[in-house]
Amino acid sequence: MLALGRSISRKLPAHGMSSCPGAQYLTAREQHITWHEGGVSREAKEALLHQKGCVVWFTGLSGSGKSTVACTLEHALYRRGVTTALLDGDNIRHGLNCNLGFSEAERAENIRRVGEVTKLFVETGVITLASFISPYRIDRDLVRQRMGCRDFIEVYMKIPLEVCESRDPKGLYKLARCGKIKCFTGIDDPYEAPERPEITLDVDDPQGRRQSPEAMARIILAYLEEHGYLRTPLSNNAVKGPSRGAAGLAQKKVPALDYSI
Ligand SMILES: Nc1ncnc2c1ncn2[C@@H]1O[C@H](COP(=O)(O)OS(=O)(=O)O)[C@@H](OP(=O)(O)O)[C@H]1O
Ligand SMILES: Nc1ncnc2c1ncn2[C@@H]1O[C@H](COP(=O)(O)OP(=O)(O)O)[C@@H](O)[C@H]1O
Repeated sequence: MLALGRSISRKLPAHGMSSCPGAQYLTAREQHITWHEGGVSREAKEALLHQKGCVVWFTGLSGSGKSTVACTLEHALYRRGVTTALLDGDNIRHGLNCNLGFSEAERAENIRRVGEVTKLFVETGVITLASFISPYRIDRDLVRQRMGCRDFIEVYMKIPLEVCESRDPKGLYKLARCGKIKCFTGIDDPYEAPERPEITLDVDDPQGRRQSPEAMARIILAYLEEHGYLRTPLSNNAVKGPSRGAAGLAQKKVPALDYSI
């Protein structure tokens, strides 16, 4: 487990300061680093891609459908010729964040690092789909602040705990209920719902029918279209199946979904 500072100070480094795990803030001068300006501008990169970079940030309980909807949305965007990146909690914890657990401080560090990676993608004009429980409001808000409001589209998967628990595709709720997993979000660890998410996805549609992942992805797609993130005309590109992930790693079962929404 990474030794993170006991007190979790979650604030953005002031201009000219940089951060390190444990939330000790050193000035850039103290660290002998300077910001290097230059290179090809974000606008030029976005013009090349005919799209505007942003992050669609999925937050919600385990089993709420974050990965499924993100995956469905990514396929739909791919078919429209949109360049995307998909960052998923489970996958990122196999690599970049494999040294982090699930304490409050480690979840904060997880989201901070992912926020920084996301920012790099977004500044390259990529539409980035980030799917993390991200249970603490402050951590999500810090990413929003760091990115700038226009670049951050928060999608709240408003799926009741009972529904998530009844799905339990990885059997984690069962383990959490019998105490074999500690600090499980929604069971013995908190989840703070967003106060003003750009998009809320309810378990049921306005007619009271259960919403499919495809219907949910369509809502986000419509938002991206209406807000001018997508400028690319429809294309008939062939669609690849879901990515296989790294060989030898525990794989989440990918349901056989029809990605044509
Ligand atoms: N204690 C505990 N609480 C919640 N989730 C747990 C825990 N232990 C393991 N897992 C598995 O880790 C996945 C969540 O990782 P995240 O990086 O999204 O979590 S967080 O944003 O840092 O809270 C989560 O994936 P999803 O089910 O896809 O949400 C679980 O598979
Ligand atoms: N809209 C939905 N309706 C019904 N089942 C869903 C929906 N979205 C996801 N699921 C199912 O719920 C389970 C959890 O979905 P998943 O995407 O893994 O959630 P998360 O990434 O939030 O943990 C999976 O078995 C998935 O097939």
